[in-house]
Amino acid sequence: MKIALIGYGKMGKEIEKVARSRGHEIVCIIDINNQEDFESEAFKSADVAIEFTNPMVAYSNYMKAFKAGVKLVSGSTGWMAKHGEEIKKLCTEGGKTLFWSSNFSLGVTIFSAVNKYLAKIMNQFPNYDVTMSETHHIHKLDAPSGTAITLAEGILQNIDRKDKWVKGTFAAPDGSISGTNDCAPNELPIASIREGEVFGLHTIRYESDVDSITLTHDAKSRGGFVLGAVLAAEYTAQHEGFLGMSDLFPFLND
Ligand SMILES: NC(=O)C1=CN([C@@H]2O[C@H](COP(=O)(O)OP(=O)(O)OC[C@H]3O[C@@H](n4cnc5c(N)ncnc54)[C@H](OP(=O)(O)O)[C@@H]3O)[C@@H](O)[C@H]2O)C=CC1
Ligand SMILES: O=C(O)C1=N[C@H](C(=O)O)C[C@H](O)C1
Repeated sequence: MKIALIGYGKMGKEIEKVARSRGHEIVCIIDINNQEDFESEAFKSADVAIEFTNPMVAYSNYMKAFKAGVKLVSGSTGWMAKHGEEIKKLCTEGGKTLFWSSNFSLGVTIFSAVNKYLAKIMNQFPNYDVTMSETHHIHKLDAPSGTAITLAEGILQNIDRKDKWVKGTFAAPDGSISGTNDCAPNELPIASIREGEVFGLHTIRYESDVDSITLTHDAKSRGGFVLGAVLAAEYTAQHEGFLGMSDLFPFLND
């Protein structure tokens, strides 16, 4: 399959290696300095373009790829709140194709399914309150992470007493990070921590007066995101519309 890359940073470079190892051809690499290549024959020849850039430029990259008639896979986060509805409509009604996920790793896809199931159970147990935290490397531009927002949406859809997520603070057990979650009962706080080169650590914590239940996903490298993005590209070459991990792994749907 012919793949174009949009964004040649930490993710773009690792995706190039894995895509080549799976027998795909990289026909074009677009970074910040060669935007004119969106018009090139090489870019237009791609079966799929894989986009990993940043929250500020993702939307305009999607528009350029759509104009060139190239299907997209993207993992860029932080753009959904502003442009999500428009992009979804372009895909569901306008003939464009985007496979987007806030997290392409199989582990987080499983974690998300468990999160929704646990939230359904916790809807019946109002003595537990729920909080979330996410930790990422210091280069990350958006907070909360896209994954944390997706996980929060899974909780809000299933727990009637919660109807919005808010940015929270974090009190570590050893007291190293100060602050407490000070929010209304209908709010779900998400604390964001930026530390070293952490690949992605997400924790959901339910707490009652007598105990706590925590679910954690800890990425050991970018390997899971990278393989998931290439698998999504292979799927997208054969499908159309607004696609996501629930299309790739339908057996995880509820
Ligand atoms: N969904 C998922 O599974 C995952 C999502 N992500 C998300 O993916 C995004 C990228 O992550 P990561 O690779 O770590 O980030 P990097 O900053 O390492 O890479 C982004 C690259 O995009 C380049 N870039 C900037 N503007 C443009 C533009 N207009 N067109 C093309 N390229 C551009 C940057 O160039 P320059 O440095 O010169 O600005 C940089 O090389 C982030 O939003 C992150 O949150 C990350 C990992 C997994
Ligand atoms: O910026 C990152 O690195 C990551 N971003 C995604 C997010 O915002 O959830 C996914 C992953 O956690 C790594």
